[in-house]
Amino acid sequence: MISYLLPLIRAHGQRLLSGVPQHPLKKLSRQCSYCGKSGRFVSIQSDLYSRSFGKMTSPLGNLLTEDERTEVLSPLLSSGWSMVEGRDAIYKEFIFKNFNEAWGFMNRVALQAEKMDHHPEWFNVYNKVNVTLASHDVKGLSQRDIKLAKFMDRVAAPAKP
Ligand SMILES: C[C@H](O)[C@H](O)[C@H]1CNC2=NC(N)=NC(=O)C2=N1
Repeated sequence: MISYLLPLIRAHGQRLLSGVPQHPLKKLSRQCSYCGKSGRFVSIQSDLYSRSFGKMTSPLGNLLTEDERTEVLSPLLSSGWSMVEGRDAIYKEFIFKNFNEAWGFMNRVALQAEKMDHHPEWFNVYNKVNVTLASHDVKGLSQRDIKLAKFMDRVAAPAKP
């Protein structure tokens, strides 16, 4: 097992030892999806990795793991977000005093979405903004959706009627 880990540690030792919680290597892949180097790597999302390097967090753009769903998705589902039927996506309706407040919210979210290169699916009529969040590249929920959902909640909070 250790011999499997050697190329990984050689290529990414510094990153791993400095505690960056990412697992860029796919099991049995011939090429590291993180840096493009070829080699015989093992997934570092293994028991051995978890024991050696501590708790894992997916890279921002990966589908949420079951543990992450319990940890970061559940709080959102208790605060107005809900799962979309038949799809790995979340939905929330934001209601504001008037169109001006709704548009202000959309403006702030739009700037953040551009910064993240992660965009909401949304629909606005007067004071209502209906939002669906999902990561299209992975066809489901990722940490990007969680980050954007939390941002929306923060931005909407002071503007509620
Ligand atoms: C090409 C561009 O990077 C992609 O289409 C970005 C833009 N915004 C995105 N937004 C969302 N919600 N999911 C994506 O996968 C995504 N990808």
